[in-house]
Amino acid sequence: MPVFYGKEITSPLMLGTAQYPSPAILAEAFRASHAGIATVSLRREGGEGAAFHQLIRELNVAVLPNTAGCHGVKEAVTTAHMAREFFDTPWIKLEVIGDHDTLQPDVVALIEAARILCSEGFEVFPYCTEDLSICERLLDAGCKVLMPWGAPIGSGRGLNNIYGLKTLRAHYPDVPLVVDAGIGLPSHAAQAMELGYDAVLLNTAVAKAGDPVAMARAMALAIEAGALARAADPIEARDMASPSTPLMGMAVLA
Ligand SMILES: CC(=O)[C@@H](O)[C@H](O)COP(=O)(O)O
Repeated sequence: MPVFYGKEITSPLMLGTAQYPSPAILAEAFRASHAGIATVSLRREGGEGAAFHQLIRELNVAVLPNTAGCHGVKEAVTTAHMAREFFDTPWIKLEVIGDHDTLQPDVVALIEAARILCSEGFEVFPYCTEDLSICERLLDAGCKVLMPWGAPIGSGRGLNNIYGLKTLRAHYPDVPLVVDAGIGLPSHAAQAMELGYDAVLLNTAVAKAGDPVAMARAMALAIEAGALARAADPIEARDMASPSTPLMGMAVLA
């Protein structure tokens, strides 16, 4: 199971808490998913008050507050401070959005915000790209987890840059890596685990599915299958055929 900042998590599935049809369905989806972490936006929390906070507490999972929707260093850092106070945790999923259309991270601002927050004792989970030099700077800033995107938030496109994600895994065999955002199908989540990622963070694919509870379960099963497959040392894909039945000896026809 993944270990983030010294804390072992009960499942490699990290689930968002936005956009569910109802609080009851959110709770049921969490139960079906056995997710180990719930990520929660302070802004949403601010709007919906104590009932939502109570619901999250009852999920009995680790809470990862996020700075979703923040667009600059100052806004993200201020939101992180408020989240630390409100949720009483040093963890923060750091999102600094750089573009309205793709919601891709502003990696320059992200590094600066990460450096500030790490120096203040936060344990930062940065939502980043799979770019190696950006990831190196985030580690240098003090991050001990990296969360590269699979695809733009809410797009459901899966893993847009498998080569990049694979390279990142190979480059940092000992850094906990999470694919965050863009997952649409269980097969995408399985693929992230097959690449050797430690966990997957997703929200829209479950919350906006026709049956969020069934989709939550499907994601959990896919993530388990992907992790099992990775541990089973899969064969390498090849360009040419290779007979799976031995061709030695003669057939004996009685
Ligand atoms: C909830 C949260 O943190 C999102 O910002 C996250 O990135 C998930 O993205 P998807 O909704 O695409 O799964």
